[in-house]
Amino acid sequence: MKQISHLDDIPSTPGKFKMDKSPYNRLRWHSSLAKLTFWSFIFLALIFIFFFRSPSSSTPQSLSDPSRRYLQNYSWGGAAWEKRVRSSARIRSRNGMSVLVTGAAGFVGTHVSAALKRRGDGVLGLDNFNDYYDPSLKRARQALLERAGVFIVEGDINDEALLRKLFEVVAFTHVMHLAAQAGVRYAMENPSSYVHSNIAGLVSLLEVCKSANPQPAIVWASSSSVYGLNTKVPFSEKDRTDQPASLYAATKKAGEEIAHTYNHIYGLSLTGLRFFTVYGPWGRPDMAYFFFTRDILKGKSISIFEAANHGTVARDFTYIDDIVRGCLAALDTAEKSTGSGGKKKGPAQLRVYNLGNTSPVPVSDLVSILERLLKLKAKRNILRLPRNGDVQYTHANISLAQRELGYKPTTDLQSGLKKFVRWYLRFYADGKKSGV
Ligand SMILES: O=C(O)[C@H]1O[C@H](OP(=O)(O)OP(=O)(O)OC[C@H]2O[C@@H](n3ccc(=O)[nH]c3=O)[C@H](O)[C@@H]2O)[C@H](O)[C@@H](O)[C@@H]1O
Repeated sequence: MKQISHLDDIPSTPGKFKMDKSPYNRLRWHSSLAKLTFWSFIFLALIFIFFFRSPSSSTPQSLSDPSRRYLQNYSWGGAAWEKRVRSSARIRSRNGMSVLVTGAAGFVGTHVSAALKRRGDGVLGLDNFNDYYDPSLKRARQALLERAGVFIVEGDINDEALLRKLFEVVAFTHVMHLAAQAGVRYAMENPSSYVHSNIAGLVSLLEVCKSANPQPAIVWASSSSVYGLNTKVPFSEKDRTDQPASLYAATKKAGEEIAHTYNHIYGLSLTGLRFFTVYGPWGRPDMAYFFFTRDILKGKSISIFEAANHGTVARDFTYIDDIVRGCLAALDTAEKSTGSGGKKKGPAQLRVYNLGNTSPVPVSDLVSILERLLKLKAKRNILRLPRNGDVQYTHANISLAQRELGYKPTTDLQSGLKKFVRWYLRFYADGKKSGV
């Protein structure tokens, strides 16, 4: 009240309270009009900025939104960009699907995107092209997909504004979620990158999918590493998965639980695929078969791990083409999500499958195969399996995938590595690329 009486003490100005016709007062009146015009202009300018530069606009995006500042500065949006998005995702076959493939410039992502496109499905890629390994390999995969008609949007799965925009432009029927921080041993070097991509990124994606109308069905990459320290082999989906040996494995296991939650609350159809050490052409340079090849060619020694008492370390190495068939079968058999407007309407499908090869091979045998294919002797340095997240043995029981997806791997390690080596030698033939 005191303040009001104080305001009341100020002499009233003619422009505000009295219609006085003196020239002086007219001047004051004009100055108020100028102020009003000025503030109206500012107001209109703000409205203009809001509508024409917001994420749902058609002009290119920068990181003006503070919640997106921790993301790398990707530029997206604009009429030309939207046209490319739409055209890439357009279905060109009867009963085809439109699939958003995250991690499309990655190893599995590239192969799956190309296979979907080949059979007439609409495919849009998304990738942040991070430098976990040589980004020029990712760029080469991008060029490959570009030629096949697949556009890869550059952006991060943590960027919800971008994801929402993509769903606004295309009503994706399916999401193939392969973007992740991969690698078992690197988790000790950069733990937060696993949380960022495999947990926060997954949640960001599921948040957008749950609100999309219609909700897509989601197939995503889990990992054989969720079996952790289990000793009962072969690994079955019914086995326990509560003793992960690496943070990587823990984040994949967390992903499976998060998938359960989004299925339960929002009716999202979710299928997790537990991949077993996938290898092949266009593979990942951080994986042993890849850098063993590089180092054998360079005459550098390679470290081969063995368990206590010269125990064999082995992997159920699975060839990329078999994995791609498994991924497509998972997409084809995925039922629709049941929710809409962020609300569940009924129970939805929730599945998890092993996609392995069912025949584990010791790492030392992998090296022998590479030696034969490269016609070079490896300099073997035998080391005790370090306690850095690696497990001694993986072996998939694939009967569930066989029954429900018709999954049947057909490539043995020898034939698969032959194809990998042929690709490797051709890809790095010019000597310009380093193979790292
Ligand atoms: O199956 C899976 O889920 C996982 O498969 C691989 O993980 P990993 O099997 O450890 O593959 P590599 O890193 O290529 O290692 C293969 C084998 O070589 C051994 N190794 C690795 C590196 C090395 O210097 N020496 C060596 O003997 C490892 O102990 C392992 O037995 C992938 O890197 C993971 O991203 C994936 O999730």
